[in-house]
Amino acid sequence: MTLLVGFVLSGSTSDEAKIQLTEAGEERLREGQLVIIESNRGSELLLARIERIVPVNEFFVEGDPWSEARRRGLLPPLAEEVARRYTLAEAAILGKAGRRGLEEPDRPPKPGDRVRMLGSGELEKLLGVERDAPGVVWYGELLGYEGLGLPLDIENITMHVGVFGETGSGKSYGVGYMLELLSRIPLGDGRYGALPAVVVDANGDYLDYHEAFASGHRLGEYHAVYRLVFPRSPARFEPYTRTVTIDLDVFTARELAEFIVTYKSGGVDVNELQVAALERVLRELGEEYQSYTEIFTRRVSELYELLSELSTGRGAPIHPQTARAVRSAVDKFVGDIVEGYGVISRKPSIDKGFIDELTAQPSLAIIDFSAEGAPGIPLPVRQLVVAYLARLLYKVFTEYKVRGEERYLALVIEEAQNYAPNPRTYPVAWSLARDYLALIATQGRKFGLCLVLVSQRPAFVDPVVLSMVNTWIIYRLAVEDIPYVSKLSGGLPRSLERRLTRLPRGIAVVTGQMNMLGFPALVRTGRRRVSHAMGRTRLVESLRRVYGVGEGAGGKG
Ligand SMILES: Nc1ncnc2c1ncn2[C@@H]1O[C@H](COP(=O)(O)OP(=O)(O)OP(=O)(O)O)[C@@H](O)[C@H]1O
Repeated sequence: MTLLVGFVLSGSTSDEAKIQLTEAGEERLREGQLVIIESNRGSELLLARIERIVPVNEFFVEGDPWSEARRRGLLPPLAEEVARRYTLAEAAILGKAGRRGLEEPDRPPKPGDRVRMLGSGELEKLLGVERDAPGVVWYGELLGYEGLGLPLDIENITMHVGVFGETGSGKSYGVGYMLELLSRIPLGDGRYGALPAVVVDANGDYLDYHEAFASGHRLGEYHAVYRLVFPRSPARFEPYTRTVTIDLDVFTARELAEFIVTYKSGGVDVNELQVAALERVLRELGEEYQSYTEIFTRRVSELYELLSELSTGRGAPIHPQTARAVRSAVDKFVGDIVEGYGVISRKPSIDKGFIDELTAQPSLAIIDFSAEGAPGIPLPVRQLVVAYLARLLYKVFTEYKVRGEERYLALVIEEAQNYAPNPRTYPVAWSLARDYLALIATQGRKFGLCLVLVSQRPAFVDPVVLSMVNTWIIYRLAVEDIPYVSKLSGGLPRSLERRLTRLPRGIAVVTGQMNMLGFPALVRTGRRRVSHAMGRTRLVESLRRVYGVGEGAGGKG
């Protein structure tokens, strides 16, 4: 028997039930929680979500005869014990148990019908999904139900996922937990497999997985967990660690010219004359050498010569002043990015071979943008790397498709607003990655590329990209973001929308295509098997050390 939490009252419809709670229900139920209504005396089962809970006490009613006593600070005698008091709840009816999962409810529950908690194994039965069904992972815990996860349909990850929440709301922990689930997807016959993934890790939040793997632990069915660090990182010689090097040949002359010019100017405004001049020079040289990487790594002097040729003499196509500015931009680009950070290479580490390897033997690659993995690397260079990665993935996956080879990969991007910024609200200067991320968002599904976009401020992420996101995991949000998220995610029930600004850490609303319930649900993130050292802070502990607290008599006072 599962816990009886209420009885249906008069006035219920097939969309909404009015319920009076039992004492146990008063204690146990929270807004957002799921319950079962044994409708029409148990002849059918309805799944419902508690939307509102309203306690009532007849001695505490606005304008009642006790108003004056309350003004004087007196309580009506025996107000708690003898007053008529009860708790009402309103519940949205989500579906009726049918033979193949939930069906549209077509008649309201009757007054007096019992309302109870879900029983063990009941959700699986209601949804018609088995616990070990291939392609289904059980995410965290539905609010109020220990051990009962939310079933997610992995097939639908191809329609992209957005994970949003304020700082400290538990996003990175949640994405790590999701990666653990993706590392062990039931395939049927008792077998499991992992979805290949590349994570753009803004702060080193996922390095625990690399560390665990490098010291001999497995991460589900992942064949390997790689960490990619910049060539000047002290961590580059660690096991299962590779350096981040890219080439420039995935970009067009125009894209490179724009990047190089704005990199120099700090991106305040794009100087069209300079961009056009550099584009022309790159096109001409590009025809000769067939490789921009070759030009920037070995033939910069030829670039300067051509630039000078095109800007000398009467009627020269490039004004000498423009040529000087272009030269100085190229100088900075080569000095910083090619020679300084050492990111550009004719044999890049992130190339088709690497993607082949990740997808053929499903592995996880963490591109480490933390201070240790990317020491001193400014945002534009990180954007260049993400732009490169997006282009490379798009190209390689298109080739797979053309060859009739089906492969899948999840590209997880933390701080997505830096790579696919919303030009209206978040004017970061460089947005080289945005167009290709938009392309992956709109086309990637057909090629097997799945985006998982993570951000503190969804309103700062490009709406074109976000409009293609079909599964939303929403942690505590800033008020300004709520209307935006609610609209893009197809509308949230008011009871959940109201709570978004107050969600405790680790609790999220999960809605969209992967959610097999078919309606938004409140879920507590599950426990990670690998700990999350990065997000932890130890302020008080560190102050205790500074002040010598707890060090005994010999310690500092
Ligand atoms: N479900 C959870 N269970 C246990 N600890 C959690 C959970 N969720 C988050 N934490 C812990 O809370 C802290 C903050 O979480 P996390 O780093 O995931 O937040 P975040 O939303 O990603 O923040 P930011 O945007 O600043 O990166 C971390 O120490 C993390 O380990």
